[in-house]
Amino acid sequence: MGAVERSMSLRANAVGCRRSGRPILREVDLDVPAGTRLAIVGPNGAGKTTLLRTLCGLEQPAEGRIRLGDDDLDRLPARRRALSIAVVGQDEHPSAELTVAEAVGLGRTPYRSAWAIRNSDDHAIVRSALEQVGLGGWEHRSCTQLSGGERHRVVLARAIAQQTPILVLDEPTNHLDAAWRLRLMQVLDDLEATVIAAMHDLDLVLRHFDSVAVISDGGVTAHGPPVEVLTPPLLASVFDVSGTVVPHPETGLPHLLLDSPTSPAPQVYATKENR
Ligand SMILES: Nc1ncnc2c1ncn2[C@@H]1O[C@H](COP(=O)(O)OP(=O)(O)OP(=O)(O)O)[C@@H](O)[C@H]1O
Repeated sequence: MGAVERSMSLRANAVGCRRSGRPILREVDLDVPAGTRLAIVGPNGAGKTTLLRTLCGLEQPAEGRIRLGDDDLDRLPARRRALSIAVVGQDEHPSAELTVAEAVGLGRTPYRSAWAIRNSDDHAIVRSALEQVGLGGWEHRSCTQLSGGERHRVVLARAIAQQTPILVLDEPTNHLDAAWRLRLMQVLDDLEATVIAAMHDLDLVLRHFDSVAVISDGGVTAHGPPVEVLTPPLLASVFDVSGTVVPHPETGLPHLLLDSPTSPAPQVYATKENR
């Protein structure tokens, strides 16, 4: 394995995930071939973030094995791990005291020796990552002067600048407007890296991911190509919505039409305990 690899496979074998000691997921098997895109979907609280954190080593698996290429994740030294996987959390913000260039430049940290300063390659990579997220020329702005969507694009640019063969993104379209949701998908389409992303927008999953893993009931309940997995019965049983996939009248590409929830929202009654 080396930093020059553009994409890398990730395999999870019988992985169990816990949060604060509590079991969340069991027997998770995933095979993400190098250079492909996997979407992790499921209702709120199903365990998508927990799974992503486990797959990138931020949480220890309770059981099972995770392999990046030919290596066991738990045996990779921290620097090799940072050269292999870039991670963007669900609500991550760049540090307020940094400029945009400094925040994105953090993605270059694993490439530097302890005392080295940033070189001209790093500057060019940071500039290019900022251009990919539409923030070209924003290098000297303070991160305090950004909107929520702009801050999110800075964090995505940091992950792009890290130039890792695997990108793990937790709800990458959060905070983005309609055009930037679509543009971000195009940016991910164009990367050679393997992409694993938790997604709530199932419509984008249909057209921009090679496969989808559905998390519910404490495990992976379906896994495969999005058009084969996101069927009306699955949408009803897992997501509690009635919906169907139709071809776009001009492009023929699949789009998801969501109609209505299949059951009313659960009522929360005031009790002595929650009043
Ligand atoms: N630090 C924690 N300690 C204990 N339990 C946690 C912790 N973080 C999350 N959980 C619980 O673990 C379960 C899975 O949470 P997780 O954040 O992985 O779900 P998710 O599928 O990403 O949800 P969402 O779509 O709402 O972001 C939930 O029941 C949640 O309440």
